[in-house]
Amino acid sequence: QFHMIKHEDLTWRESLGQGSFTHISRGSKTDQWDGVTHSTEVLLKVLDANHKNCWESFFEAASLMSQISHKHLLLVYGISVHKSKNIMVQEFVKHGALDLYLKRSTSVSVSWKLDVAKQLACALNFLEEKNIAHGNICAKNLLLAREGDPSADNSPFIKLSDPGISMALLGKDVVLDRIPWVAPEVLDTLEIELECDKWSFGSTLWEIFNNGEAPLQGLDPIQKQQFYEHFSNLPALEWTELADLIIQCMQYQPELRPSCRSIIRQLNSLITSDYEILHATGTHPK
Ligand SMILES: Nc1cnc(-c2cc(N)nc3[nH]ccc23)cn1
Repeated sequence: QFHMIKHEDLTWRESLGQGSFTHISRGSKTDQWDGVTHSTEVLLKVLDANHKNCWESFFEAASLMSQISHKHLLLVYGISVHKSKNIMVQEFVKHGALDLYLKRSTSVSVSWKLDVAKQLACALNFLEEKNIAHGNICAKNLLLAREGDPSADNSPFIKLSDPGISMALLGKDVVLDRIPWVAPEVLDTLEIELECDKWSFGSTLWEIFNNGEAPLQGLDPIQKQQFYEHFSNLPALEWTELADLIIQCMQYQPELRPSCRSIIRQLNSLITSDYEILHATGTHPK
């Protein structure tokens, strides 16, 4: 169920860092269309040679993304297997991961953040309707295709990346490190259900409205585990309506978490209320 890309059709450029058991590089792939050679900029995600046993999960994650297509889901062109290298070839998204972008940017407006949150909610709604759980929703996995320029009145555009290798294979330390994005029930079952993505959405909302700061970043794995054992909540944002939505998503009982439709409805109401606050008081909520 994958398009196989020949290794000789790939060109490797600079390394861009690494994920869980993977290395990523910028690159390009060449295609022949009616005899004309086209070169497309791509992101090359290589599975570490010493984690070859994860290759099924590595490709399973990618095939999840290539079976369905949606404007806010990352496009996976295919895979390339060459000697001991397992390579996933993805579309290259210009401005990279949202967490780094938010950390670097100073003047990102509330409406910009709400717009991004709504796009993520739409992507999750699309997956929910297909009964597909992603399992790794976080700002690091949101890629910024368009920055959006307030003066030109155009808005940001994000793409949700593939979930990567399933946590069942990543081991306990990686799962603990993913607190508070990973839903509490996953620590016991290592099974990803739709409700897990709602919990992660809450955590990602917190990141977006805290300028890319990682929630609970100062805690070590044991303290992170205790955060769940004590049924703790993230520090509330000052904007109470948004803080309420985060609390709803991060309910410890999965069945109490809101549907994507409810999440979208609440985000829409926030956008209008944000507009009212702006025009009523001339100031933005923090
Ligand atoms: N599918 C993807 C994934 N990551 C990127 C990307 C873009 C960029 N400008 N800097 C980066 N630094 C690390 C990754 C990355 C692009 N496309």
